Amino acid sequence: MQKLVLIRHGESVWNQENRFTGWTDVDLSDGGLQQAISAGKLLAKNGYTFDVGFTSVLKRSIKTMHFVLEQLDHLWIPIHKSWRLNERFYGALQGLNKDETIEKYGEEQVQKWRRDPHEHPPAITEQDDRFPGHYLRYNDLTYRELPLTENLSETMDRALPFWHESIVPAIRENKKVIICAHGNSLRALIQYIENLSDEDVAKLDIPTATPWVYELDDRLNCVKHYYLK
Ligand SMILES: O=C(O)[C@@H](CO)OP(=O)(O)O
Repeated sequence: MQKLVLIRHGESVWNQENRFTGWTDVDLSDGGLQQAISAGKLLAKNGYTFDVGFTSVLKRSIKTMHFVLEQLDHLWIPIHKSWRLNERFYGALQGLNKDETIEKYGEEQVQKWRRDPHEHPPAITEQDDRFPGHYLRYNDLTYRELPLTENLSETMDRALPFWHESIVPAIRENKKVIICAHGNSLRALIQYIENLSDEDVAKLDIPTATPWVYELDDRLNCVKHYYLK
């Protein structure tokens, strides 16, 4: 039996302001930083240790990993960062307040943008400051990989290669793995690991900085899962 720990980043400044965030590189709020420290203490208290970590290229997730590992005296373990674990790219919604967007477009439309796997949020153009092609950290992406908008199914399609090519091999080598990522990239991994329907995954609300533990059998099937509280 192998344990795998997933954790969503601590509350960000834009979570606090109730804004669509996506690939915008906002920082943790003060509360989010404290949440990350508490999650690390909880893992330490329960005797967790890790050999390797995986995270996105966004600072709210990188910093959460850092503060969690600091509590475990684990800052030395290798951390692999990939854009594939980034939050879903929210297109032209990035930066908008969620309540104001509901007032403008209606609850039903906004809910579709947020949780319907096939619904695209309005796209940006390549001229937009939010276009990832303007940022150094995305230099290695092909033109087709640079999003203008992304639905949840596309988030899953780009997250899964990283799961199969980088995370699964580490688990198969019996390494203890921690993944720190985002609401929607974690939804994609959880949907795949547990084989959930689109309806079930839409209902899944992942709290910030709360370790989600999987116990996996030799074939990496989920035997048990629970929040560490
Ligand atoms: O704004 C975002 O990027 C995400 C996560 O905070 O929001 P939502 O839960 O609406 O997908």
